[in-house]
Amino acid sequence: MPENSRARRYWAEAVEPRFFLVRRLGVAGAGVLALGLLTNTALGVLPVAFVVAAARLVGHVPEAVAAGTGGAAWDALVTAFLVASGCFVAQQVLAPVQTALAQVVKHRVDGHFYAEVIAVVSRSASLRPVEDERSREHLHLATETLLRGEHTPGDAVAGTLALVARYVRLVGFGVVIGVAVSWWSAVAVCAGTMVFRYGHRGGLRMWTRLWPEIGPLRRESDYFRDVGMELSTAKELRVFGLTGWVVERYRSSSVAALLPLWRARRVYNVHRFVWFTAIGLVLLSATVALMLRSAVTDSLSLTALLLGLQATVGAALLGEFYQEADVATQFGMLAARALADFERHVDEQVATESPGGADARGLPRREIRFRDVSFGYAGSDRLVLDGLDLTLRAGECTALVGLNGAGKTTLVKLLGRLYEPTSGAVLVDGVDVRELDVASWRRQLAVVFQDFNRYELPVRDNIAFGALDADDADRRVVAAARRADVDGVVAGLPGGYGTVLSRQYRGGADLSGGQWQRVAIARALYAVAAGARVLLLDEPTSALDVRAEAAFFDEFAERTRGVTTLLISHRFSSVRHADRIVVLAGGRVVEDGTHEALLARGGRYAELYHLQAEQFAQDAGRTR
Ligand SMILES: Nc1ncnc2c1ncn2[C@@H]1O[C@H](COP(=O)(O)OP(=O)(O)OP(=O)(O)O)[C@@H](O)[C@H]1O
Repeated sequence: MPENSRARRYWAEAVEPRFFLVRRLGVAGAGVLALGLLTNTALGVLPVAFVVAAARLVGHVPEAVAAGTGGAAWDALVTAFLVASGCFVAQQVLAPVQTALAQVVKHRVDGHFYAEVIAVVSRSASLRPVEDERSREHLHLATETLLRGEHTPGDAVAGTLALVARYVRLVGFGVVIGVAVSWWSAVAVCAGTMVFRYGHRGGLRMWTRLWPEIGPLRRESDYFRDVGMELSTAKELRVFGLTGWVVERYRSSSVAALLPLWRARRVYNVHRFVWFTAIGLVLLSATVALMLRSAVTDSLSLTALLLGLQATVGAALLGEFYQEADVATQFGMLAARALADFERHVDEQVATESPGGADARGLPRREIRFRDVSFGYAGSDRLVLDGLDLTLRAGECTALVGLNGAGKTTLVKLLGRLYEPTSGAVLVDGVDVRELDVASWRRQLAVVFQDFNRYELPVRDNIAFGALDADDADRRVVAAARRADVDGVVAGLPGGYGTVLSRQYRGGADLSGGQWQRVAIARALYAVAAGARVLLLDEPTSALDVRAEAAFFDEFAERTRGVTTLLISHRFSSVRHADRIVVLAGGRVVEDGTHEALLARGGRYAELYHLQAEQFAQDAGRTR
C-alpha cells in the first residue's frame, strides 16, 4: 500500500476493491469467463475493424469507379464493403450475447457474495461483533445493492468484464491512429480520452464517498420502506392508522439522505466534468488540427486522414460514462470495501474470543456455575449482571424469576456463549465454558428463546432443526411433536409434517402464536431426545392458553427428567414446578430456594407471588 495519504486513499477506494472484483471473476466459472473475455474482446476489436474497412471502402471508391467493375480496385472495394458489413453484423449479434453472459456472471457472483457475507456474519461465536453499530453500517453497505438487485457486486464483476471491450477498442483506435497518422497523435488521442474518462469516472468515485456518511439516513429510509411494505407490520399500521405517517417518514428520510448527494453531484460531476472535458478537448482538438495540417501539406493521404479522424472520434467517445460498467463497478467496489471492513472488524473481535476446543459431550455431569459474573452490553455502561453467583445443579430444574430487564435472558445468552462475561466465568463441571469447543457445547443445549425463530419451512424441518445431525429424524420429529402437544395441530395441516409454515407458499399454512410456541418447544424437546443435556426455556408458554400451559407443566417433570433445566417465567404457577427457584434483581441472585421455602421467607418472591395470586383471585371474583 502506498505511503502518501492521497495515494493511500486512492488505493483503498479504487485499486484494492478492483482487485476484489477481479478475483471474483473466477466465480463465474472458467467457461463463462472465457466466453465473456472472447465476446468482449471481439466487441472491442469489431468497431475498430469497421472503421478501418469503412475508410478503405471510401478510399477505394475513386479508383474503382474509374476502373469499372471486375478489376482489382473493384474487388478491393467489394472486399472492404463485405468486411465492414461483417463487422457491423457481428457486433449486432454479439451485443445480446454480452448481455446474457453478464446476467450469468451477475447471478453466480451475487450468490457467492451472499455466501461470503453469511460466512462472515456467522464467523464469531459471540453476537457482539455483528450487532454493534459499525457492523450494522458495514453490513448494510455490503448488502443493500444485493437486496435491491441492481448495481450488485455481480453486476460489478460483469461490468469489469465489459471494460475489456471498451479498452480493447481504445487501444485499437490508438493503433489505427499510430499506423495511419503518427504514434504521437495516437498517444495524444488516448491521453485526451483518458482525461475525459477520468473526469467522468473519478466524479462518480468521489460522489459515492458520501455513501457511508449518509448510511444511517438511508438505513432509516429503508426501514420505513420495509415497515410500509411488510405483511408482518400491516395489521398495526392499519389499526392505528399509521400508514400515512410511515409514508411521510419514508419520504422525509429519503430526501434527507439524497440532499447531500444532490449537492455533491454539482461539485463532483459538473465542476470536474467541465475541467477535465476542457483539457481533453484541447488535447484532441490540437491533435485533429495537426492531422488536418498534415493532410493539407500532402504528407497524409485521404484514406489515412479519414482513418485518423474516425478513430479519433471513436476514441473520444470512449471518454464517456460507461452505462454497462461504471455505476455497477463503483457500487460493487463500495460493497466489496464494506465487506472487507466488516470482515476486518469481525476478525479483530474473533481474535479476542477464546478458541476453546475441549469436547463438551456428556456435560454437565455435576453443575453449571456462574462465578462472580458481570456483564454489560456494548455501548452501555450499565452492568446487566453484576457479580452474579449461581449454580445450576445437573439434572435439576432451576426457575429464574425477576422483573423485566433483570437480566434473565442475558443469562441464557451467556450460557449459550452468545456473549462472554465482562468479568467472572461460567463453569461447566469446573471447566470455563470458553475452554470448550463452542459447537460441541452448543450441541448440549436445547433452547426455546422468547423470540424463537419461525422458519418458513415444513413443520418437519422446524422441529428437526433442534439437532440437525440426529438420526431417525422422522420418528423423532413425531415423538417431539407429541410431547409438545402440537401433533394434533400438525394432523390438521394440509400436508401434515410436510406443510410449509407460511401462507406465502402454495399449500402452506400459518399457525397461531401459541401453536408456533409449541413447535418451538417441540424443537427443543427434539434436541433433548437427540442428546442435549441442558434445556433453556425462556418464557416457553407465554402464548399458550391456560389449559395448554397446565398440560405442559403437568408433564413437565417427566419431560425434563435427567436434564439440567433453566426455566424463565413470569407466571408463578409455572415456576413452582421447578426444583428450585432463583430470584434475580440488580444483576445478582437475591433469593434462592424451593417455592415453599421462599414463600415462608416472605421476601421478594413471596411479595410477587402474592401480588399475582391476589390479582387472579380478584379477576376470578369479578367473573364469578
Ligand atoms: N442486545 C442487547 N444490546 C444492548 N442491551 C441489551 C441487549 N439485550 C438486552 N439488553 C438490555 O439488557 C437488559 C436485560 O435484558 P434481558 O433481556 O436479559 O432482561 P429479562 O430479565 O430477560 O427481561 P424480560 O423479563 O423483559 O424478558 C435490559 O435493560 C435490556 O435493555
